[in-house]
Amino acid sequence: MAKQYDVIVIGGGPAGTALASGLKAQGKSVLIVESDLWGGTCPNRGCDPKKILLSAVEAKQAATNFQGHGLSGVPTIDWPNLMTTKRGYTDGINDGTLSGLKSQAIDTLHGQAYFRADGELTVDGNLVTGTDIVIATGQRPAILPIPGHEYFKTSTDFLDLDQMPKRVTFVGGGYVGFELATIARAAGAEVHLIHHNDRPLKNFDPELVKALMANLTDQGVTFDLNVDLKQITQAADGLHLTAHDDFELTTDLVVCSAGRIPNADHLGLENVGVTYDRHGIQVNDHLQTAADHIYAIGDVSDTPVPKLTPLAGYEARYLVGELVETGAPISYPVTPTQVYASPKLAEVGVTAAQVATDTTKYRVTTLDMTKWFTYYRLQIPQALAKVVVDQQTGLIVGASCLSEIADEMINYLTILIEKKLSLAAIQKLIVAYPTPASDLQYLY
Ligand SMILES: Cc1cc2nc3c(=O)[nH]c(=O)nc-3n(C[C@H](O)[C@H](O)[C@H](O)COP(=O)(O)OP(=O)(O)OC[C@H]3O[C@@H](n4cnc5c(N)ncnc54)[C@H](O)[C@@H]3O)c2cc1C
Ligand SMILES: NC(=O)c1ccc[n+]([C@@H]2O[C@H](COP(=O)([O-])OP(=O)(O)OC[C@H]3O[C@@H](n4cnc5c(N)ncnc54)[C@H](O)[C@@H]3O)[C@@H](O)[C@H]2O)c1
Repeated sequence: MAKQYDVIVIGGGPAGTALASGLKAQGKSVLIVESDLWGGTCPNRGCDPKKILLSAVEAKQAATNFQGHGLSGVPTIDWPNLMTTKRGYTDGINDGTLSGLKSQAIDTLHGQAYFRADGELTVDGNLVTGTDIVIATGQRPAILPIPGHEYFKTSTDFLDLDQMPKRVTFVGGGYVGFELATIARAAGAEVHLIHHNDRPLKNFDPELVKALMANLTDQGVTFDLNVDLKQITQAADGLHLTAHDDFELTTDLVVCSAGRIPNADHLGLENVGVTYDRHGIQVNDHLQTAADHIYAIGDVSDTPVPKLTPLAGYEARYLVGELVETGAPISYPVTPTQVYASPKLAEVGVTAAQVATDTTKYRVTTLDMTKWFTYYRLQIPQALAKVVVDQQTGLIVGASCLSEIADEMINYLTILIEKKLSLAAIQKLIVAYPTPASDLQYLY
């Protein structure tokens, strides 16, 4: 007879593995099932490999900024060599994650989990049973259903390219499109980014997005806005991309970066009454689905927060508590989000656009920081910030930053906002000088 587990976790990504570890530490019997690579999207085909490749772009950009200021000669990216460096990290993730789970005495199974009935799953045909089941199956790239869609590659393919093609096109101007376009361009490709309207990165501050696009245009990225791609065909000279309005482009690689869809359609959810749509599996504020003993966390769940690795871990830690002893509804701390282009665009808390209508409550300060010591020292040519301050308390409640170090700045700002630190509180702290942290006082 099949072993009855306290909890079965479907998906061995950041959400599933954090949950399995947390539950095991609380004395639960746990089985975790993964159908592909242990570790999931983030370390195998997402955040980590992307940022390894971007690190070479950052080094190249840093040297570029110093031309005429003390350095001569801009290094070129050796793509095959950089890919070896990336694989030096990613190649060990699957086995390392699996042995980490086993060392905690967590049972593991490799295969596709499928709901047969309440509390019953099959994994590649074999029955497993659990009292509670948690779905942590993540998302996958969406592929636009146009003629020639079979020629589309995905972010997963891009992050494992043996050679950088001469011409690379991205379709969809979101996080993935901007980040991978930055990498491809720095590695020497002719890059186009096609977007179906005139508002790429539409949830970010429009002025800072415009400034980012101007910078990337100067670097040689071509933005094709208001282009609704209709067809891809293959010809002797490459892939032909066409749209209705006479748009034509020939490219060697076309990456679909038009969003991601939840891995919810292949789980047999109809057998257990769990509902989902294109935003994910519907959950209540205890991360519980429409079925009593079935929960969903991480990218696959439809929660009011961005789909990011730190949130996958946060939801996993919350659910560990819930499955041990039911408590309060989940509430999320303020969450930073950033586009790892070059420069980087980062945002946290209340945005300038959100307060445009409420100027009595908030004050928005736009700062050009390029003359600040930090940016002069690094010769960073573009450093902008918009800071939102609550007029009544004088506290910073939101910020958007655009610079090569915006990802570091946004973390300090997140701490200031989450911990409600005033200017007086900051001035009571001693931080190392001169560093981005010692610049914080100038933001108020
Ligand atoms: C290119 C890219 C770059 C990114 N960069 C960042 C970044 O810089 N910062 C950031 O915070 N986030 C980033 N993300 C998002 C981040 O990767 C996700 O938020 C995170 O991986 C979500 O974790 P998860 O565990 O919910 O899902 P996943 O990591 O996707 O893990 C889900 C796992 O479930 C498995 N699975 C699916 N179906 C089944 C099934 N039926 N049976 C068994 N197993 C199944 C999958 O194979 C997968 O391993 C990026 C994503 C991409 C694609
Ligand atoms: N730095 C990070 O934290 C990071 C990086 C990559 C991915 N992610 C995560 O992955 C998710 C998915 O990222 P993404 O960039 O794939 O999706 P996204 O939803 O951020 O962007 C997709 C873009 O494609 C556009 N689009 C849709 N249909 C189109 C069409 N027919 N033609 C042209 N453009 C079209 C959309 O308007 C949107 O701007 C993100 O929301 C985020 O949660 C995060």
